[in-house]
Amino acid sequence: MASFDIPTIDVSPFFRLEENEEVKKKAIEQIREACVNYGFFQIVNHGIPLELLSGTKDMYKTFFSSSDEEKLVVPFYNYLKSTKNSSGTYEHLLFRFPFNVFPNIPPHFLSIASQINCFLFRRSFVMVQVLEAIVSHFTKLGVVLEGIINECLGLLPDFLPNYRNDRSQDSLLGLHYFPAIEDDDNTGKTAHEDPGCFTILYQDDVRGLEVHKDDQWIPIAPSKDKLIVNIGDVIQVLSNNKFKSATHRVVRPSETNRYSYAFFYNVHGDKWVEPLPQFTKEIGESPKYRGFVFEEYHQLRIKNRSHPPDRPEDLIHITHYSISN
Ligand SMILES: O=C(O)CCC(=O)C(=O)O
Ligand SMILES: [Fe+2]
Repeated sequence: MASFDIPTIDVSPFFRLEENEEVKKKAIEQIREACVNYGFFQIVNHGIPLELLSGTKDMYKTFFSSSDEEKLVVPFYNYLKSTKNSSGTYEHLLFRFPFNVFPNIPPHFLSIASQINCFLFRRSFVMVQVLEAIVSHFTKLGVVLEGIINECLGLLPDFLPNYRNDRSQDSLLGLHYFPAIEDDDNTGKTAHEDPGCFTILYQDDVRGLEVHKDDQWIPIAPSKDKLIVNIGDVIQVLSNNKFKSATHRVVRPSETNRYSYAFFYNVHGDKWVEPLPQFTKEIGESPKYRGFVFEEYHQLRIKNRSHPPDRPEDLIHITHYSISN
């Protein structure tokens, strides 16, 4: 197995107004190269307090270690969905827009809350406070990264922020992988690409995440001060394959549980996605994808999961390139 790691970039220059343009340019160049070669990079000095990152992980750990009955309390919010995947290799908790749930508590909630254990109510309250704090940090970091990726692609200033003007599809997914019982049954998340624009991921100190490159799976070493950023399918299509939406997976270690959480920067289902003229006719290249509405692509991915084609090579072809010309 390859022993090298994906590039790590210090993004602190983007948070300082007085920063030297040369330093920023160098970081932009490193990120561009990582997006072209890997579709993955790691960032340090990203501005999110490390205590909040590890505190969020601890919060998920507490939540996932509670009983199924206790977990049921949380979905009363409607915005949180907790589920186990069909093969029982992991469970997740999805936190969706609108993120500030407390001002919007459904009227029936308080009467339900008064009937249930006060501890659970308090715990849910604390959970949502942590979730709101981390989401607001991820949202701010996303704005910075959006600007960086926009510049890396050489697009007009503000193209991506304007394109991604609707943030209602963004979501935060907390994940808990159960320890693998046998080495030959250690799949955590099967190989996939993220569908949206890009994703930011925090993983704890337990290994498991791997990126596919040049026919090899590269493990991404866990690190508590780094965040992982990966490009999604929308950016791959807009850039006509200039930037890669890398295939990745999670392999479960046998000895221990694994926790991670990912913030997905998505686009609205109505959004039109097609290779931009800057990467096609303006440079004499033909588009590698036809245009599509994002929801159409989303539905196709769901269908392919339940009705996968017979040959594995077709599955890759279809999930990743079914929209191709
Ligand atoms: O848990 C991880 O490290 C990766 C999760 C992931 O790739 C996803 O949820 O899309
Ligand atoms: Fe993913």
